[in-house]
Amino acid sequence: MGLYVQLVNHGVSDEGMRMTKENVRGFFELPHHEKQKSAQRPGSLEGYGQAFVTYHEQKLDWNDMIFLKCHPPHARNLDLWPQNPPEFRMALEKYSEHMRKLAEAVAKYIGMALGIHEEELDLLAKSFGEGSCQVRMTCYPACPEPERAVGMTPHADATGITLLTECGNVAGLQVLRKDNCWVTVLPVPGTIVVNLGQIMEVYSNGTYRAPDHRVVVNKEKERVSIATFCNPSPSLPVGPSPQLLAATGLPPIFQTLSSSEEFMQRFYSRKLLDAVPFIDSLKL
Ligand SMILES: O=C(O)CCC(=O)C(=O)O
Ligand SMILES: [Fe+2]
Repeated sequence: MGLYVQLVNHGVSDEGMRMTKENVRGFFELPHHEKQKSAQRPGSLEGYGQAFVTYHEQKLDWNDMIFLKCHPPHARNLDLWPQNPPEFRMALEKYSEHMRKLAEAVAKYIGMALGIHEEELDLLAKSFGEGSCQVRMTCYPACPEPERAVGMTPHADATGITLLTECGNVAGLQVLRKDNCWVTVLPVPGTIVVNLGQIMEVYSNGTYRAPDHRVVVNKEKERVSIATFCNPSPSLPVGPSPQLLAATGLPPIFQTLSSSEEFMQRFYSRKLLDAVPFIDSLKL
């Protein structure tokens, strides 16, 4: 199974968490025409709308979502940031700033677990501190026929590290185990789920897998989640760690791309319905 962890003592205050969750929920409770003010513009995934729509007849996921770039500040498209609820913007700005710092710390611990040290470890952590952060907030309404719908289609995140907050105590996230069974990640109040992304899978030369995950829906309760996608700075090449390769004597199993920007460009320019999972296209 890929790497996911439920994190306690993550440094976000209870009050900060409460504010963020309240405002995100508040946004989804607004009437449709109000949410539409943040609607995705044609050709862009940013804003209020749908994720992962790649072809015309695709079945849509059972969710309502808004996706916003938060860091660096000049990447923000504030015209898509909701002005309602009135404290939404402030809450998201603070929350995403916390997540960026948390990603820096988590990257460092993952590096240490891989045996990376000194300059390379500092570079890895620093590059997450300087990298980009995007937040996807998703509301999965209760579904009258849950067995016929999917909340979010199975995927692995094409990110460095994803940090996920669940806004209530409603299960829905599932991770694919090695034996091909889906296991539910039971929500633990106050924790943040760390989902490893494919950039870190490449960096770890396959030691850690970016887990395939999906979201299932249920009849009774709606579920709201906040996923923060954290990426290293574009100046960091994306490839297996040089120190790790030297220490293990293993050959690299992935190619090295010049930057996380190139990684993203390749990810988004895949052909529709590519048969080969994206990460496999980077294998040597
Ligand atoms: O809602 C969740 O728990 C997961 C969301 C997710 O996987 C994503 O946004 O990439
Ligand atoms: Fe995901």
